[in-house]
This record gives sequence, structure tokens and C-alpha cells, in this order.
Amino acid sequence: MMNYSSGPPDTGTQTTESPAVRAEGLTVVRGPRTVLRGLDFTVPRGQITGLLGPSGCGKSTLMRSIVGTQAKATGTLGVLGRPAGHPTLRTRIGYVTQAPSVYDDLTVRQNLDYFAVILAPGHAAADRRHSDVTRVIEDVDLTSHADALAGNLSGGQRSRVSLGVALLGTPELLVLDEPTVGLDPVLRRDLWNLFHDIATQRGATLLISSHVMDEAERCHRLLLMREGEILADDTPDALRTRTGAETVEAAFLHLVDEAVAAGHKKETTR
Ligand SMILES: Nc1ncnc2c1ncn2[C@@H]1O[C@H](COP(=O)(O)OP(=O)(O)OP(=O)(O)O)[C@@H](O)[C@H]1O
Repeated sequence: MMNYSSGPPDTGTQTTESPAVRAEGLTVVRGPRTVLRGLDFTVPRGQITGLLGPSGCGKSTLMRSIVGTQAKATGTLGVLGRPAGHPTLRTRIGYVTQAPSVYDDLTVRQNLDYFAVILAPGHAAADRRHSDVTRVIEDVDLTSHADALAGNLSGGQRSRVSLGVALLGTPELLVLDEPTVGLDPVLRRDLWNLFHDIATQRGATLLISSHVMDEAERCHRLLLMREGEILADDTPDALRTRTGAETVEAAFLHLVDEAVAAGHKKETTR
């Protein structure tokens, strides 16, 4: 069960400076394991925050907590000024999981039409739905496949249909779990350009997970994770400067070595 405390009361007068996400002591237990260990962090509004770390470090669990679908999460977790999982957040957050959620027996356009009707039902919204769906198909570069069955698409194309669904409602917060896995370099570049457009032109906040370190360089801020803990919460530049490393990847490895050394030190002084 989700068991977040709500944090400071939501006054409905959040300033643009208040972070999109604020976590204090966020802890998640999955099965016998404590997967997130008392995390404190913020995700600033209108920027791209990258969530990076090795496979199994807890990135998806953290994202599921933010979108309100993670069981056994405790601590304080505020999202867009509400406790995570609050019903009013449903239309304000777009979430794309690693497994594409598309209907194989519908075409790309039919998939998007279906979700567009859920977001904006009624005859009066038909024209808007049509233009939204066409815009999104262009955004995710699937115009030439708009009438192809989703079941006949490649893995990367199916992921882009899922991303399109999340972009339909012009959400304030987009949570994207490894959206570029399996994509070729040109598509990855185009998608990152799209992410930047969404942040700068629409003022949306994006939280994007990846374990590809070169993608870290494209983020405004980074949360670097390891084994359920946050190793660093900073800009790519500040991380490189702080560690004296040339790349974020080298900075991350430096921080891992530091954390391991600190762990050893703690063990030997016990
Ligand atoms: N249902 C579950 N029961 C117990 N442990 C789980 C369960 N699901 C995930 N875990 C564990 O939680 C930890 C974090 O998993 P999570 O999926 O959040 O990692 P991740 O960083 O997103 O990994 P990846 O990059 O491979 O997707 C992992 O060690 C995993 O084994």
C-alpha cells in the first residue's frame, strides 16, 4: 500500500519555483528487499532531469513511486504540489513504462485516437483530437507508419507509439522510463531534441531514466543512483567540475569508487 505523508499542505498557490517533485525519506520495500533507502531529492520544474544508474539500482521503482503506482512506498513524496498518487494528478502526468502499452490489433493512429477520446471525449472535441493525434504522430516520427498495425511495428516504433500516447494530453510532468532503449542514434537524437522542445516550449518537466551515460550530457540536471541510494543530484557541469572528470560517465564512476571506499571505511571502524 502507498503510505506517503502529504508533506506541507497544498495551498493551491504553488509558485513556478516550487519543484515538480519533492521527496523526503522516500523508502520502498519490494519483497524482502529495501529497494529505495530514504531518498531526499527534488525535480525542478520546466527542465529535463535524468535519472541514471546501473540496471537494478531502483530507477523504475522511483518513477513508479512518483506516478503513484508503487506499493509499499513510505516517506514524503509531493508531486506538482499534491501527494503522489492523488487522483487530480492523473491528467497532469504522462508516464511511459519500459514495456510499450499499445494495442497490437489497432493501427498507430487508431491507438492514439482511442486514448485521445478518453482524454477529450465528445463530438465537440473531434477536430481537436484529430489535430492532436496528427501532431503527436509527427512528433514521434511515425507519419509514414500511421496506418500500420502496432503488432507489425519494430520494438522502437512501438515504444514511440507509447510515448505518443503520453504526449497527447500535454502533461505538466512527463515520466519516461528508458524511452530511447533500442533506438538507432538518429532517432535517439531526434527524440532528445523533442524532449528539449517539450521542456522549453511547453514548460513541461521531464524525468527520464537511462543507463546510457552519454544521454546524461543532454539533461539539465542529473540524479545519479546506485543500489537504492542517490549518489549525486546536480548539473552535468557541476558533477564534472566536482570530480575533476571529463565526462559524466567518469564522474559517476568516481562517485561510485568514493561511495565504495566510504563503505569500507565505515565497516573497518565498526
Ligand atoms: N516484484 C519485485 N519483488 C522483489 N524485488 C523486486 C521486484 N521488482 C523489482 N525488484 C528489485 O528491485 C530492484 C530495483 O528494480 P528497478 O526495476 O527499480 O531497477 P532499475 O534501476 O529500473 O533497473 P533497469 O535499469 O534494469 O530497468 C532490483 O534489484 C529488482 O531486483
